[in-house]
Amino acid sequence: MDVVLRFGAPPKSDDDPDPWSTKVRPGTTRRVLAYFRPHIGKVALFVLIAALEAAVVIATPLLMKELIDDGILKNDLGFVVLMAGFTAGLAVLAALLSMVSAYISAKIGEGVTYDLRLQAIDHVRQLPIAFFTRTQTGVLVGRVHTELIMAQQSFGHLLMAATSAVTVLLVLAELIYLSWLVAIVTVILIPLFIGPWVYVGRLIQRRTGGLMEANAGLGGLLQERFNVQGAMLSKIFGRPNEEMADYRDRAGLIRRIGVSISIWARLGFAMMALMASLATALVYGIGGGLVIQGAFQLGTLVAIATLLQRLFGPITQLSGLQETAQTVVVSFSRIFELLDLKPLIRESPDAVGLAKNVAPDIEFDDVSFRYPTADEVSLASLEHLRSKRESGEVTADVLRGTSFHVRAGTLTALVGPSGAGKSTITHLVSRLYDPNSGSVRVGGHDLRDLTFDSLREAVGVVSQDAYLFHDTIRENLLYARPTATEEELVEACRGAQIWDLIDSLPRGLDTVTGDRGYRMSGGEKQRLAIARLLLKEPTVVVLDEATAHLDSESEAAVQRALKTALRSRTSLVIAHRLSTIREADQILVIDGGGVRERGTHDELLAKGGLYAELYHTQFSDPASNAAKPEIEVEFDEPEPVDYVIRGG
Ligand SMILES: Nc1ncnc2c1ncn2[C@@H]1O[C@H](COP(=O)(O)OP(=O)(O)OP(=O)(O)O)[C@@H](O)[C@H]1O
Repeated sequence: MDVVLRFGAPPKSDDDPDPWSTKVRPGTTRRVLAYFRPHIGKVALFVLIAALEAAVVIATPLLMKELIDDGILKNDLGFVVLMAGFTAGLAVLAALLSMVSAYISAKIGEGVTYDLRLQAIDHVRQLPIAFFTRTQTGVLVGRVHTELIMAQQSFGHLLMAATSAVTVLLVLAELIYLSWLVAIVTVILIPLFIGPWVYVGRLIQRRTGGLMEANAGLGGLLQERFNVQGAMLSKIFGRPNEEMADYRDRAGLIRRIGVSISIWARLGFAMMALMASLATALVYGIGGGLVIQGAFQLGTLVAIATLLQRLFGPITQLSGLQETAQTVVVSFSRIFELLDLKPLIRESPDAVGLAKNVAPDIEFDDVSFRYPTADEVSLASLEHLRSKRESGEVTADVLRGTSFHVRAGTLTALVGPSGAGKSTITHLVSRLYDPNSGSVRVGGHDLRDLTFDSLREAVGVVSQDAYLFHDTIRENLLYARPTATEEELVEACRGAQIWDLIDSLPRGLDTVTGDRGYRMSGGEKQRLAIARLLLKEPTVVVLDEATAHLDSESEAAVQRALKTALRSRTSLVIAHRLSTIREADQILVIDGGGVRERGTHDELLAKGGLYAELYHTQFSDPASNAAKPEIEVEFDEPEPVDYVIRGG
């Protein structure tokens, strides 16, 4: 069954690199082993317990031999009871040991997974925003979370294999002691038993890889389609029948692979059981004859038969060892691939902090910038749609030699045609990207010389489509300042002109905002984002005004909120409203990768250039910009709200 799986994308061309390739870089195994180093004490203890477990396993057949030969055959009831008691004692010991070894193996497996998981999460957090713009979220989550769970399970199997190895060695030694002839025959027959199992194991392994891929594919797609924005897009633009057919195909594939794995696994077990029964019949057939001839005693025969039964389990464990080890190494290597992705934006070792509570100036000095290419910031296997053509591509410069100065505590409005680079300029101010040449300075410091913490503290951003977590309004606000008091929260909400609305809701600040804030209107979300900004009290504000036409009340409220938010802060605003532009101390007209015009509203209008043109086409429509009378707004009966129980 050859299956080609892709993520909601058209089939890729043959020469595309296979993102699911399981090629492992040299040195990966050593790197995997390094994760065991901190747990070496537990590993040693595990091996010791494993050896004890194996010793118990082989001791029981010896006791049975004694019980039969020296007890039953010699009519010594006392000895029979003693041996039976020992056997029972060993069974209890075996159960205890297996509990202890399971505990230690889980501690090792979970410990290693814990280290790797945290390292991966911490690393991904530090990757630049460019990485996230290119990566498919579902696949990334799968990589740092789900695949690790698989690796951990394989881990458990690897450690069990250690016990199995000791058991096999001890069983073989005991077989030689009991009957070297049977031992030799067993060793010769082992490949016969194992061959089919190994073959089936490989088939299952391959199908499991396909199943992982199919599950990840469906998971990634669902994550994309079932978030609010995806669901909305597919409701408006989607083709339900075709999409359902796609889901059906994917789910059908998972079902087919699942059924196939179950059947092969069952066949494998059936074959093993059959082989074990055949081996037992063979041992009793030949051994029975030998006992009759007096070559050895009945007890020895029973011990040999029991030992053989105990050999199959560990041998099957060991037969899958290579694949299991490979699964662990491959899963780890896929995390390593992510860990090796160096963050493009890093904190300099000599970084200094920006002065606190003082509005700094902002300066762009001959800044040129292009967005990073896929090869610079991400992994093909996390994008899935990246075509070969994109490899090695160089993106065009978005900013070319851009220079401007925003004086401390003033408001600069950025205007310009769509795609001119306005948002890009704001991204550079919050250091989401570094310029390719020139420098961006805040408070006289190149951003690359500032600590992340001080920059994060200084710069507050309100984007056009404000993002809210699926949590209560309170938690969303506290994200900006976890220590804020109730009064401070209310004050920030009042400043952002959103308090009256929150106060009117039955749950007030404890109302859940809905996934990505989808229970709030655009204007309400932006005002909440402004409240968040007010709580943070940044000295620099980067704001992308909403282009969506807000109703007049919302617009007036947002406008009032902004007045509070921008007061005595250094502000860079992508302005879409005439009122903001008029209030700006300086307007920068961005076009063609740089500042085409600069000045105040009146100066630029008088100049009759691009700004005047934009003004006449975009801003001069009195219907959309004239101050509108305040109107009383009635909120609909609020939807039933979720309760979020904290501290439980
Ligand atoms: N993450 C990205 N990767 C690659 N190119 C990008 C990225 N983001 C934006 N661009 C490109 O950079 C250019 C400038 O985009 P930017 O978003 O800065 O424009 P803008 O002036 O803010 O436009 P708008 O007013 O429409 O929001 C555009 O050509 C855009 O396609």
